[in-house]
Amino acid sequence: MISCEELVKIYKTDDIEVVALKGLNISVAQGEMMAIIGNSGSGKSTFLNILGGLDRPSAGQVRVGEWNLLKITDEELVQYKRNTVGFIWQNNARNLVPYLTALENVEMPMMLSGRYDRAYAKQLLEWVGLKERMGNKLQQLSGGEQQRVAIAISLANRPSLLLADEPTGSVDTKTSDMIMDIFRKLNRELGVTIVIVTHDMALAAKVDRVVAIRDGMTSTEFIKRNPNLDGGEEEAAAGLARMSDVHEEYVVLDRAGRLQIPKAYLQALQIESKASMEFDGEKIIIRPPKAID
Ligand SMILES: Nc1ncnc2c1ncn2[C@@H]1O[C@H](COP(=O)(O)OP(=O)(O)OP(=O)(O)O)[C@@H](O)[C@H]1O
Repeated sequence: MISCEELVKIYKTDDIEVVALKGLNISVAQGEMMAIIGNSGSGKSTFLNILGGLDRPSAGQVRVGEWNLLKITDEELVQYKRNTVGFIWQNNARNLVPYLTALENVEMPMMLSGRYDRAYAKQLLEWVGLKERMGNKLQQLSGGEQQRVAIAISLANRPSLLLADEPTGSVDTKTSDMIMDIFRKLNRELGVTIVIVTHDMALAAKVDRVVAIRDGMTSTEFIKRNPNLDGGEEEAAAGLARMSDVHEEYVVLDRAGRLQIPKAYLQALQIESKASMEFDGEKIIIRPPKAID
């Protein structure tokens, strides 16, 4: 579904350039539900905004389904945003209208794209657990309920890819669990591919695959050891609370065979600009360079 190779994004302002993505490699399979984690400023939102068609990539390759986002025209981008992707933000105020009802909010994007379907709008609100509240104005709903309306809106045009940037960032744990359950249901039953950007490790532990971005590059990947344990509840019952309990960690190699060594390891070994590397037939050993007399 998503194939991204050596993706570069440079933001240019008057006198400075920020390289937000420095050759990012990520693939996401159709129907997958995965998370992206990373420190503040590592480039997570930049990546999601490029996938959502809100920002243009500077170089590299990024494809979503049939679309090549590096070459897409402005007209095609409008179609892409309307038909292929749905977007959910932490602060959903930007795609909700407070004086309309929940149902009217979901119907609006359908009207704009000429595919009005009241029955589907109602079904979406039922899916997110708001059957009883669909006639309420947005301002009469709690923050968590509004976030669930935002999920229904993001699905109004039947996208095949759902992008969520910190979707549980401003809700309590109970609502956060409910949102994750909704995502899993949408993923299973509608086959929607879901990419979630999050700081929340507990949330990341609930998906099958987590990709960590460090300094604008893919660094580490965590794959679930037992994909049969899926909801948070089963994991909690099995005493698997942390991501390291649930996932196996892998370092990511790019096409040229480069890998990122965590800063902490380099500092511990006092490795700076070079290291010595040895292959013993089974393992690759990286050590500080031998002192030269
Ligand atoms: N519009 C912009 N103009 C200039 N620089 C930007 C712009 N958007 C992001 N950046 C810079 O790009 C880098 C990556 O930012 P990004 O928002 O993608 O990080 P992030 O990992 O999502 O961080 P956070 O978790 O804090 O949201 C940062 O150095 C940021 O300052």
